[in-house]
Amino acid sequence: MSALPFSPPDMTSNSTLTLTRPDDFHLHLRDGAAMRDALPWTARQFARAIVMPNLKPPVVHLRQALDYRARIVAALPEDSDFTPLMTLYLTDDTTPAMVTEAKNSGVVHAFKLYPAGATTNSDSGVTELKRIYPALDAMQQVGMPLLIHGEVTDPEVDVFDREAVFIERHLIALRRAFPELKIVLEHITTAQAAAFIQEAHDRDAQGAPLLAATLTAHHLLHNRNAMFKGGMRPHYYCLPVLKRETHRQALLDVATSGDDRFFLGTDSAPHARNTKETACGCAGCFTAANALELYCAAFEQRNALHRLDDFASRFGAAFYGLPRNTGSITLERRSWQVPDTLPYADADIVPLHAGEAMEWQVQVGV
Ligand SMILES: NC(=O)N[C@@H](CC(=O)O)C(=O)O
Ligand SMILES: [Zn+2]
Ligand SMILES: [Zn+2]
Repeated sequence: MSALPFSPPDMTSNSTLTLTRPDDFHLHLRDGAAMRDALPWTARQFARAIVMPNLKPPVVHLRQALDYRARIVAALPEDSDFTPLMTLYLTDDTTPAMVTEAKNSGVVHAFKLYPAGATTNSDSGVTELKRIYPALDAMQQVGMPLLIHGEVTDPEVDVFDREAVFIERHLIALRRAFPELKIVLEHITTAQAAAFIQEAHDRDAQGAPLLAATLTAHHLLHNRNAMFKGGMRPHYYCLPVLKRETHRQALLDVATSGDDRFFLGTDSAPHARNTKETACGCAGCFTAANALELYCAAFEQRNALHRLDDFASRFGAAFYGLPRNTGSITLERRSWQVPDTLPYADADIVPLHAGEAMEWQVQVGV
C-alpha cells in the first residue's frame, strides 16, 4: 500500500507494519570506500538523512558540503532517490557570513557543534562556546538549526555524567542567550536530557518545536551492561556512552509518548572491525543495516509500534520544515539472523546485534 501524507500507519495486521518512508536525522556516511559500503544500507531504508560533517578534514565550508553531497549522490545505487541533507561543522572560526551563505544555498540544513575533543573527529571542534556566539546569532536570525553533541570534555567529569553536566554548564545558558535558536540535542542518553527537552515548550512561527532531540536505536535498546556482558564488547561502545537502565527507560518513555520533540536519528557510525576490536577502540555503533528493525524492537517493548510512524517519518521532517515523504516501507514480522560481519571499506564491519535474531525485517526488494 502507499501511505498518503499524514495517513496513520497500517496496523491492520499483526505481522506487517507499513510506515511512511522514514528519514534518519543523524547519520555518519564517511567518505570514499567507506561511504560506498555504508550508504546503500541507509538509502534502502530511508528517504533522506541529515549527514554529519565530521570527516577528516571536517566539512566546514559550503564548497566542501557541495562537493561531499555530489560524492554521496554519485555513490548511490542506480535506482535510489535518497536525498542527503548536508550539515556544516562549527569551528571557532565560523563567521556569520558563512551561516548566511549556507542558508542561501538551500543545501545546508544545520550546523553541528562538536565540543573540541568530545567524540570521533572532533579535534577541530569549538573550544569555547562564546567564540561562536556571532555565528549562533546569525543562525538564530536566519532560522538555521544548531545540532549539538552535548557532552562536556572536562576530564574531571565522569564519562557517564558528561551529558547531564553539559546541560547544566552550557545548554541552559546557551538557550538563554539565543531563545529563538532552533536546537537539536543529538543522540540523548539520559533522563536529564529527556526532561530538559520536555520542559521546553517554545515553538517557531510554523509551530515546530525550537528544542528537540534525536534518539538512537542502541540507546533505546541497551543499557551500559551491554558493554560488559561476559567481557568487553567494543561494538556497544559509542558516545555518548550507554547509561544505566533507569535512563534507558526514560528514553523509551519519551520516544513512544507521541511527543513531536523526539524523533529518529540512528547515529549509525561505521568503524571497520579492526578499529573497534583493538586496545583503544573507536566510538560508534553501526546500525544502518538493520535500523528500522532495531527501532521496531525498541517500540515493541512498550507495545507502541503504532507510534513509530510519527517518530520515524513525521516529527523530524516537521522540525526541519521539510515536506513529509510520500511512499512507504513495510516491515514483516519474521525471524532472521543479522550477519556477523558486512563488507566495509575493503575490510569488514560488525553491525549492531551481529549474529543475533531479529523479529522484524524490512521487506526484501524495498
Ligand atoms: N557516536 C559515536 O560514538 N561516534 C560518532 C561521532 C558522534 O556522533 O559523536 C562517529 O563519528 O563515529
Ligand atoms: Zn555525537
Ligand atoms: Zn553521530
